[in-house]
Amino acid sequence: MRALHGIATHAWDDWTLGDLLAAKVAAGTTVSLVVPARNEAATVGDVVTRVREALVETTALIDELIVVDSDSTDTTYDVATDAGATVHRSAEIRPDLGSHPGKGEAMWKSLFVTTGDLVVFMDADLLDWDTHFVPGLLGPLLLPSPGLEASGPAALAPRPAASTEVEERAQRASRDPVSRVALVKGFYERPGADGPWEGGRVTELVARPLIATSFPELGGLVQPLAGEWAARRSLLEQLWMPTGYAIELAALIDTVRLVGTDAVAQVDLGRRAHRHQALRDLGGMSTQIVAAALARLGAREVGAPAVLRQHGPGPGGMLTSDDRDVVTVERPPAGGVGG
Ligand SMILES: O=c1ccn([C@@H]2O[C@H](COP(=O)(O)OP(=O)(O)O[C@H]3O[C@H](CO)[C@@H](O)[C@H](O)[C@H]3O)[C@@H](O)[C@H]2O)c(=O)[nH]1
Ligand SMILES: O=C(O)[C@H](O)COP(=O)(O)O
Repeated sequence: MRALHGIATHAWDDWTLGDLLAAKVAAGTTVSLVVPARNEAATVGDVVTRVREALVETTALIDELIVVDSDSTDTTYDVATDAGATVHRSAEIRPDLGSHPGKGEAMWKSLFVTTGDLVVFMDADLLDWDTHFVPGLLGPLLLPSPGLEASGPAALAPRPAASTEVEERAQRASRDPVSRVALVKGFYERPGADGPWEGGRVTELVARPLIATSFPELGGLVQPLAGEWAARRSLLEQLWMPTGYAIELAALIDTVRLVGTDAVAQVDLGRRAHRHQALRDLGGMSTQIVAAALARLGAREVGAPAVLRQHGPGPGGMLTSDDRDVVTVERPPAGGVGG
Protein backbone atom coordinates (compact mmCIF):
# COMPACT_ATOMS: atom_id res chain seq x y z
CA MET A 1 0.00 0.00 0.00
CA ARG A 2 1.11 3.54 -0.70
CA ALA A 3 -0.62 6.86 -0.27
CA LEU A 4 -1.15 8.66 -3.56
CA HIS A 5 -1.83 12.29 -2.62
CA GLY A 6 -3.65 11.14 0.50
CA ILE A 7 -5.55 8.21 -1.03
CA ALA A 8 -4.57 4.69 0.11
CA THR A 9 -3.55 2.95 -3.11
CA HIS A 10 -3.20 -0.79 -3.68
CA ALA A 11 -2.69 -3.30 -6.48
CA TRP A 12 -5.27 -6.01 -7.08
CA ASP A 13 -2.74 -8.74 -6.27
CA ASP A 14 -1.85 -7.31 -2.85
CA TRP A 15 -4.20 -10.01 -1.54
CA THR A 16 -4.62 -13.65 -2.42
CA LEU A 17 -8.04 -15.02 -3.16
CA GLY A 18 -7.48 -17.50 -0.33
CA ASP A 19 -6.90 -14.72 2.19
CA LEU A 20 -9.93 -12.80 1.02
CA LEU A 21 -12.17 -15.85 1.25
CA ALA A 22 -10.87 -16.71 4.68
CA ALA A 23 -11.40 -13.14 5.85
CA LYS A 24 -14.93 -13.11 4.48
CA VAL A 25 -15.82 -16.35 6.23
CA ALA A 26 -14.12 -15.40 9.48
CA ALA A 27 -15.99 -12.10 9.77
CA GLY A 28 -19.26 -13.52 8.42
CA THR A 29 -19.27 -10.85 5.72
CA THR A 30 -21.59 -11.19 2.72
CA VAL A 31 -20.94 -9.74 -0.75
CA SER A 32 -23.32 -8.64 -3.50
CA LEU A 33 -22.19 -7.88 -7.03
CA VAL A 34 -24.43 -5.41 -8.87
CA VAL A 35 -24.23 -4.85 -12.62
CA PRO A 36 -26.40 -1.98 -13.89
CA ALA A 37 -27.18 -2.58 -17.54
CA ARG A 38 -29.03 -0.68 -20.23
CA ASN A 39 -29.07 -2.29 -23.67
CA GLU A 40 -26.00 -4.41 -23.03
CA ALA A 41 -27.15 -7.68 -24.64
CA ALA A 42 -23.84 -7.87 -26.51
CA THR A 43 -21.62 -7.93 -23.41
CA VAL A 44 -23.63 -8.60 -20.24
CA GLY A 45 -23.70 -12.38 -20.83
CA ASP A 46 -19.90 -12.56 -20.86
CA VAL A 47 -19.60 -10.40 -17.75
CA VAL A 48 -22.10 -12.51 -15.79
CA THR A 49 -20.82 -15.89 -17.00
CA ARG A 50 -17.19 -15.22 -16.19
CA VAL A 51 -17.92 -13.77 -12.77
CA ARG A 52 -20.32 -16.59 -11.91
CA GLU A 53 -17.87 -19.31 -12.90
CA ALA A 54 -14.87 -17.77 -11.15
CA LEU A 55 -16.36 -16.13 -8.06
CA VAL A 56 -19.64 -17.87 -7.30
CA GLU A 57 -19.02 -21.47 -8.38
CA THR A 58 -15.24 -22.01 -8.25
CA THR A 59 -14.81 -19.85 -5.16
CA ALA A 60 -17.64 -18.45 -3.07
CA LEU A 61 -16.50 -14.85 -2.88
CA ILE A 62 -19.80 -13.46 -4.19
CA ASP A 63 -23.06 -14.37 -2.47
CA GLU A 64 -25.44 -12.54 -4.82
CA LEU A 65 -24.89 -11.78 -8.50
CA ILE A 66 -27.47 -9.20 -9.54
CA VAL A 67 -28.08 -7.44 -12.83
CA VAL A 68 -30.38 -4.43 -12.69
CA ASP A 69 -31.91 -3.95 -16.11
CA SER A 70 -32.18 -0.21 -16.58
CA ASP A 71 -35.14 0.17 -18.97
CA SER A 72 -33.43 -1.83 -21.72
CA THR A 73 -35.15 -2.12 -25.08
CA ASP A 74 -32.99 -5.05 -26.20
CA THR A 75 -32.61 -8.60 -24.81
CA THR A 76 -30.38 -7.63 -21.87
CA TYR A 77 -32.85 -9.15 -19.36
CA ASP A 78 -32.93 -12.56 -21.06
CA VAL A 79 -29.22 -12.71 -21.84
CA ALA A 80 -28.29 -11.89 -18.23
CA THR A 81 -30.82 -14.40 -16.88
CA ASP A 82 -29.54 -17.15 -19.18
CA ALA A 83 -25.98 -16.39 -18.07
CA GLY A 84 -26.97 -17.08 -14.46
CA ALA A 85 -27.62 -13.69 -12.87
CA THR A 86 -30.64 -12.78 -10.81
CA VAL A 87 -32.10 -10.00 -12.93
CA HIS A 88 -34.40 -7.22 -11.76
CA ARG A 89 -35.97 -4.53 -13.88
CA SER A 90 -35.11 -1.22 -12.25
CA ALA A 91 -38.64 0.14 -12.69
CA GLU A 92 -40.12 -2.95 -11.01
CA ILE A 93 -38.05 -2.65 -7.84
CA ARG A 94 -40.07 -0.85 -5.18
CA PRO A 95 -42.60 0.50 -7.70
CA ASP A 96 -44.10 2.57 -4.89
CA LEU A 97 -40.98 4.76 -5.12
CA GLY A 98 -41.50 5.55 -8.80
CA SER A 99 -38.88 5.23 -11.48
CA HIS A 100 -36.33 7.46 -13.17
CA PRO A 101 -34.09 6.65 -16.11
CA GLY A 102 -30.40 6.20 -15.49
CA LYS A 103 -27.55 4.21 -14.12
CA GLY A 104 -27.62 5.81 -10.67
CA GLU A 105 -31.30 4.93 -10.37
CA ALA A 106 -30.49 1.28 -11.11
CA MET A 107 -27.74 1.32 -8.49
CA TRP A 108 -29.98 2.98 -5.88
CA LYS A 109 -32.77 0.51 -6.58
CA SER A 110 -30.28 -2.36 -6.24
CA LEU A 111 -29.97 -1.57 -2.54
CA PHE A 112 -33.56 -2.77 -2.08
CA VAL A 113 -32.99 -6.19 -3.69
CA THR A 114 -29.55 -7.06 -2.30
CA THR A 115 -28.47 -7.94 1.21
CA GLY A 116 -24.65 -8.09 1.09
CA ASP A 117 -22.68 -6.21 3.73
CA LEU A 118 -20.38 -5.22 0.87
CA VAL A 119 -21.66 -4.20 -2.54
CA VAL A 120 -19.45 -4.31 -5.63
CA PHE A 121 -20.53 -2.41 -8.76
CA MET A 122 -19.33 -3.31 -12.22
CA ASP A 123 -20.29 -1.97 -15.65
CA ALA A 124 -21.92 -4.34 -18.15
CA ASP A 125 -20.17 -3.00 -21.25
CA LEU A 126 -16.68 -4.26 -20.44
CA LEU A 127 -14.63 -5.50 -23.38
CA ASP A 128 -11.15 -5.95 -21.95
CA TRP A 129 -11.25 -6.92 -18.27
CA ASP A 130 -10.94 -9.89 -15.94
CA THR A 131 -12.64 -11.34 -12.91
CA HIS A 132 -9.79 -10.26 -10.63
CA PHE A 133 -11.53 -6.84 -10.65
CA VAL A 134 -13.91 -8.13 -7.96
CA PRO A 135 -11.45 -9.55 -5.41
CA GLY A 136 -9.21 -6.55 -6.09
CA LEU A 137 -11.97 -4.16 -5.05
CA LEU A 138 -12.84 -6.21 -1.98
CA GLY A 139 -9.30 -6.34 -0.59
CA PRO A 140 -9.29 -3.08 1.38
CA LEU A 141 -12.79 -3.81 2.70
CA LEU A 142 -12.13 -7.36 3.86
CA LEU A 143 -8.61 -6.97 5.21
CA PRO A 144 -6.85 -4.03 6.85
CA SER A 145 -4.47 -2.16 4.66
CA PRO A 146 -1.08 -3.88 4.46
CA GLY A 147 0.44 -0.47 5.18
CA LEU A 148 -1.30 -0.45 8.53
CA GLU A 149 0.06 -3.84 9.51
CA ALA A 150 3.00 -3.88 11.89
CA SER A 151 4.61 -6.64 9.83
CA GLY A 152 4.17 -4.86 6.48
CA PRO A 153 3.24 -6.13 3.02
CA ALA A 154 5.37 -9.27 3.29
CA ALA A 155 2.78 -10.57 5.71
CA LEU A 156 0.44 -10.93 2.75
CA ALA A 157 2.42 -13.67 1.00
CA PRO A 158 0.33 -16.78 0.20
CA ARG A 159 -0.38 -18.91 3.21
CA PRO A 160 -2.96 -21.51 4.18
CA ALA A 161 -6.46 -20.08 4.28
CA ALA A 162 -8.35 -19.49 7.53
CA SER A 163 -5.25 -19.06 9.65
CA THR A 164 -5.81 -17.44 13.01
CA GLU A 165 -3.95 -14.39 11.79
CA VAL A 166 -6.24 -13.91 8.79
CA GLU A 167 -9.23 -14.37 11.05
CA GLU A 168 -7.98 -11.72 13.45
CA ARG A 169 -7.26 -9.29 10.64
CA ALA A 170 -10.69 -9.79 9.10
CA GLN A 171 -12.41 -9.12 12.39
CA ARG A 172 -10.24 -6.08 12.94
CA ALA A 173 -11.09 -4.79 9.45
CA SER A 174 -14.77 -4.83 10.23
CA ARG A 175 -14.31 -3.08 13.62
CA ASP A 176 -11.23 -0.92 13.57
CA PRO A 177 -12.07 2.71 12.73
CA VAL A 178 -8.51 3.33 11.50
CA SER A 179 -8.58 0.56 8.90
CA ARG A 180 -12.27 0.87 8.23
CA VAL A 181 -12.17 1.74 4.59
CA ALA A 182 -15.74 2.25 3.38
CA LEU A 183 -15.40 2.88 -0.37
CA VAL A 184 -12.91 1.42 -2.85
CA LYS A 185 -12.49 2.72 -6.41
CA GLY A 186 -10.91 0.74 -9.17
CA PHE A 187 -8.42 2.28 -11.55
CA TYR A 188 -6.79 1.04 -14.69
CA GLU A 189 -5.11 1.89 -17.92
CA ARG A 190 -7.94 3.16 -20.17
CA PRO A 191 -7.20 2.92 -23.85
CA GLY A 192 -8.61 5.54 -26.18
CA ALA A 193 -8.32 6.24 -29.90
CA ASP A 194 -4.89 7.86 -29.46
CA GLY A 195 -3.15 5.48 -27.08
CA PRO A 196 -3.23 3.26 -23.99
CA TRP A 197 -3.92 6.08 -21.51
CA GLU A 198 -6.02 8.30 -23.79
CA GLY A 199 -9.50 7.07 -22.73
CA GLY A 200 -11.79 8.82 -20.29
CA ARG A 201 -12.82 12.05 -22.03
CA VAL A 202 -15.31 13.05 -19.33
CA THR A 203 -12.85 12.11 -16.63
CA GLU A 204 -10.14 14.34 -18.05
CA LEU A 205 -12.24 17.26 -19.28
CA VAL A 206 -14.96 17.47 -16.61
CA ALA A 207 -14.29 15.44 -13.46
CA ARG A 208 -10.65 16.36 -13.01
CA PRO A 209 -11.19 20.10 -13.52
CA LEU A 210 -14.06 20.00 -11.00
CA ILE A 211 -11.84 18.17 -8.54
CA ALA A 212 -8.99 20.62 -9.13
CA THR A 213 -11.15 23.65 -8.50
CA SER A 214 -13.58 22.46 -5.87
CA PHE A 215 -12.81 19.04 -4.40
CA PRO A 216 -9.00 18.84 -4.22
CA GLU A 217 -9.19 16.14 -1.53
CA LEU A 218 -10.15 13.76 -4.38
CA GLY A 219 -7.13 14.68 -6.49
CA GLY A 220 -5.27 11.45 -5.69
CA LEU A 221 -7.95 9.30 -7.33
CA VAL A 222 -6.69 7.94 -10.64
CA GLN A 223 -10.14 7.10 -12.10
CA PRO A 224 -12.76 9.01 -10.09
CA LEU A 225 -15.53 8.00 -12.53
CA ALA A 226 -14.70 4.30 -12.69
CA GLY A 227 -17.85 2.19 -12.78
CA GLU A 228 -15.98 -0.56 -10.95
CA TRP A 229 -16.09 0.19 -7.25
CA ALA A 230 -17.17 -1.33 -3.97
CA ALA A 231 -18.54 0.00 -0.70
CA ARG A 232 -19.99 -1.01 2.61
CA ARG A 233 -23.78 -1.15 2.57
CA SER A 234 -23.77 0.88 5.77
CA LEU A 235 -22.19 3.75 3.80
CA LEU A 236 -24.22 3.37 0.61
CA GLU A 237 -27.46 3.56 2.56
CA GLN A 238 -26.44 7.00 3.85
CA LEU A 239 -25.70 8.56 0.47
CA TRP A 240 -27.83 10.74 -1.76
CA MET A 241 -27.64 9.15 -5.20
CA PRO A 242 -27.99 11.04 -8.49
CA THR A 243 -30.15 8.92 -10.80
CA GLY A 244 -27.84 9.36 -13.79
CA TYR A 245 -24.13 9.27 -14.40
CA ALA A 246 -23.15 11.59 -11.56
CA ILE A 247 -23.43 8.83 -8.99
CA GLU A 248 -19.71 8.07 -9.02
CA LEU A 249 -18.45 11.59 -8.37
CA ALA A 250 -21.27 12.32 -5.91
CA ALA A 251 -20.50 9.17 -3.91
CA LEU A 252 -16.86 10.20 -3.58
CA ILE A 253 -17.59 13.77 -2.55
CA ASP A 254 -20.22 12.72 -0.02
CA THR A 255 -18.19 9.86 1.43
CA VAL A 256 -15.25 12.14 2.14
CA ARG A 257 -17.59 14.69 3.71
CA LEU A 258 -19.32 12.02 5.79
CA VAL A 259 -16.45 9.83 6.94
CA GLY A 260 -13.22 11.43 5.70
CA THR A 261 -10.56 10.73 3.08
CA ASP A 262 -9.23 7.78 5.08
CA ALA A 263 -12.43 5.93 4.28
CA VAL A 264 -11.59 5.95 0.57
CA ALA A 265 -9.05 3.61 -1.06
CA GLN A 266 -8.24 2.74 -4.66
CA VAL A 267 -6.93 -0.38 -6.33
CA ASP A 268 -4.98 -0.78 -9.56
CA LEU A 269 -6.91 -3.35 -11.58
CA GLY A 270 -4.63 -3.39 -14.60
CA ARG A 271 -6.31 -2.59 -17.88
CA ARG A 272 -9.91 -2.04 -18.87
CA ALA A 273 -11.59 -1.22 -22.14
CA HIS A 274 -15.25 -0.49 -22.72
CA ARG A 275 -17.64 0.64 -25.42
CA HIS A 276 -17.12 4.34 -26.11
CA GLN A 277 -20.08 6.70 -26.26
CA ALA A 278 -20.46 9.39 -28.91
CA LEU A 279 -19.07 12.81 -28.00
CA ARG A 280 -22.49 14.48 -27.84
CA ASP A 281 -23.89 11.75 -25.58
CA LEU A 282 -20.99 12.40 -23.24
CA GLY A 283 -22.28 15.99 -23.12
CA GLY A 284 -25.35 14.68 -21.29
CA MET A 285 -23.19 12.70 -18.87
CA SER A 286 -21.00 15.74 -18.27
CA THR A 287 -24.00 17.97 -17.59
CA GLN A 288 -25.21 15.54 -14.92
CA ILE A 289 -21.78 15.48 -13.30
CA VAL A 290 -21.47 19.29 -13.29
CA ALA A 291 -25.01 19.58 -11.85
CA ALA A 292 -24.23 17.18 -8.99
CA ALA A 293 -20.98 19.00 -8.23
CA LEU A 294 -22.71 22.41 -8.23
CA ALA A 295 -25.42 21.04 -5.92
CA ARG A 296 -22.72 19.94 -3.49
CA LEU A 297 -21.20 23.41 -3.63
CA GLY A 298 -24.58 24.91 -2.75
CA ALA A 299 -24.76 26.57 -6.17
CA ARG A 300 -27.59 24.60 -7.75
CA GLU A 301 -30.85 23.07 -6.65
CA VAL A 302 -30.95 19.26 -6.88
CA GLY A 303 -33.23 18.18 -9.71
CA ALA A 304 -33.56 21.63 -11.27
CA PRO A 305 -34.16 21.37 -15.04
CA ALA A 306 -31.13 21.52 -17.31
CA VAL A 307 -31.39 21.86 -21.06
CA LEU A 308 -28.27 20.94 -22.99
CA ARG A 309 -28.31 22.69 -26.35
CA GLN A 310 -25.99 21.13 -28.91
CA HIS A 311 -25.35 22.32 -32.45
CA GLY A 312 -24.39 20.53 -35.62
CA PRO A 313 -25.07 20.02 -39.29
CA GLY A 314 -28.64 19.12 -40.21
CA PRO A 315 -30.40 18.22 -43.45
CA GLY A 316 -28.97 19.97 -46.50
CA GLY A 317 -25.92 21.06 -44.55
CA MET A 318 -27.93 23.62 -42.56
CA LEU A 319 -26.87 24.23 -38.96
CA THR A 320 -29.40 22.75 -36.54
CA SER A 321 -29.72 22.85 -32.78
CA ASP A 322 -30.79 19.98 -30.62
CA ASP A 323 -32.08 20.40 -27.06
CA ARG A 324 -31.67 17.60 -24.53
CA ASP A 325 -33.46 17.66 -21.20
CA VAL A 326 -30.86 16.39 -18.77
CA VAL A 327 -32.19 14.71 -15.64
CA THR A 328 -30.41 15.87 -12.49
CA VAL A 329 -32.70 14.22 -9.96
CA GLU A 330 -31.18 12.60 -6.86
CA ARG A 331 -32.57 9.82 -4.69
CA PRO A 332 -32.45 10.23 -0.89
CA PRO A 333 -30.40 7.86 1.26
CA ALA A 334 -31.89 4.38 0.85
CA GLY A 335 -31.48 3.73 4.57
CA GLY A 336 -34.06 6.41 5.32
CA VAL A 337 -36.61 5.13 2.85
CA GLY A 338 -39.21 3.13 4.71
CA GLY A 339 -41.27 0.19 3.50
O1 LIG B 1 -29.35 4.64 -18.21
C1 LIG B 1 -28.39 3.88 -18.05
C2 LIG B 1 -27.14 4.11 -18.66
C3 LIG B 1 -26.11 3.21 -18.43
N1 LIG B 1 -26.30 2.13 -17.64
C4 LIG B 1 -25.21 1.16 -17.44
O2 LIG B 1 -24.15 1.76 -16.69
C5 LIG B 1 -22.90 1.22 -17.08
C6 LIG B 1 -21.97 2.35 -17.53
O3 LIG B 1 -22.62 3.08 -18.54
P1 LIG B 1 -21.86 3.63 -19.84
O4 LIG B 1 -22.85 4.33 -20.68
O5 LIG B 1 -21.04 2.54 -20.42
O6 LIG B 1 -20.92 4.71 -19.16
P2 LIG B 1 -19.44 5.14 -19.55
O7 LIG B 1 -19.43 5.93 -20.78
O8 LIG B 1 -18.60 3.94 -19.50
O9 LIG B 1 -19.15 6.09 -18.26
C7 LIG B 1 -18.15 6.04 -17.26
O10 LIG B 1 -18.36 7.21 -16.48
C8 LIG B 1 -19.64 7.28 -15.89
C9 LIG B 1 -19.77 8.63 -15.19
O11 LIG B 1 -19.13 8.68 -13.99
C10 LIG B 1 -19.81 6.11 -14.94
O12 LIG B 1 -21.11 6.16 -14.41
C11 LIG B 1 -19.60 4.81 -15.72
O13 LIG B 1 -19.73 3.69 -14.85
C12 LIG B 1 -18.23 4.83 -16.33
O14 LIG B 1 -17.96 3.64 -17.04
C13 LIG B 1 -23.20 0.23 -18.22
O15 LIG B 1 -23.27 -1.07 -17.68
C14 LIG B 1 -24.56 0.68 -18.72
O16 LIG B 1 -25.34 -0.34 -19.33
C15 LIG B 1 -27.51 1.91 -17.01
O17 LIG B 1 -27.65 0.95 -16.26
N2 LIG B 1 -28.51 2.81 -17.22
O1 LIG C 1 -15.19 7.95 -17.96
C1 LIG C 1 -15.25 8.71 -18.94
O2 LIG C 1 -14.57 9.75 -19.01
C2 LIG C 1 -16.24 8.37 -20.02
O3 LIG C 1 -16.67 7.04 -19.80
C3 LIG C 1 -15.70 8.48 -21.41
O4 LIG C 1 -14.67 7.55 -21.61
P1 LIG C 1 -14.03 7.37 -23.08
O5 LIG C 1 -13.55 8.71 -23.53
O6 LIG C 1 -12.88 6.41 -22.86
O7 LIG C 1 -15.10 6.78 -23.96
